Amino acid sequence: MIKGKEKLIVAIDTNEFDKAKELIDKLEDSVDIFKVGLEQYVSTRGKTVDYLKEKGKKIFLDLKFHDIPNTMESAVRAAVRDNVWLMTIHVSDMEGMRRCALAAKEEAAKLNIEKPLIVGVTVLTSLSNQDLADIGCNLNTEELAIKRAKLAKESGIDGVVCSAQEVHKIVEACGNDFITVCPGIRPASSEVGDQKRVVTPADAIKRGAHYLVVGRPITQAQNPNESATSIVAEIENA
Ligand SMILES: O=C(O)c1cc(=O)[nH]c(=O)n1[C@@H]1O[C@H](COP(=O)(O)O)[C@@H](O)[C@H]1O
Repeated sequence: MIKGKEKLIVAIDTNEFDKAKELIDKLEDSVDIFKVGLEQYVSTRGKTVDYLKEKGKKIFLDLKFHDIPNTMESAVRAAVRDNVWLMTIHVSDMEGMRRCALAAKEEAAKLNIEKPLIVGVTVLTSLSNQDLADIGCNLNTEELAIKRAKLAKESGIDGVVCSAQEVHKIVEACGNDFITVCPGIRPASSEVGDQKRVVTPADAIKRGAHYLVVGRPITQAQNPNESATSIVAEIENA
């Protein structure tokens, strides 16, 4: 049986260090992997990353780099020095992604630390087919996510962020060794909010997702620990 705790990543999207700390402490026993995203990182200048290190937790640094190749490479080198477990870039041009993959390897070897995994965001889970059409893209969300996942794989990065709605097709196209990280996870009773391509924890696992990212259904719950524990159980039962 898979261990639910090894699959669940909790997104601590708050703009205060004290709130993040309180959440991490509350979830100490039920959660091993935490995601520090833009809101939290920019608000606290990375302080939460240090706190998670102190607590011995795995860190997913979600800053979604997207820029010219030289800037992406330098940002990846700096993030490697933070000794995180996983980090995000956007799936972009081949040169940019290749340089990120290589930079992570070189920098980790130089520091003699384990190389962080780099995953590329394919199509944000808050986007619909209409949103893509509005920005001039003539592929639907699934077609674009698969296309970008194949490019990401070719570039040498470790995996992608995608909706669990298309994860099975990505696993089929890129193989099961290529990591899939799926946000937009909503237990049946949760509010969808700004997410558009949502899937329940059980369905995401059945479709082949390697990791599930859950934010508000846990962090805004009356009892975050209970909510995390129930999602872990749902993952294991799936
Ligand atoms: O890269 C991400 O983590 C990400 C990609 C994506 O396509 N969709 C997405 O929601 N996320 C992140 O996953 C988390 C989802 O949070 P909730 O919608 O509150 O569960 C947020 O921190 C988002 O920034």
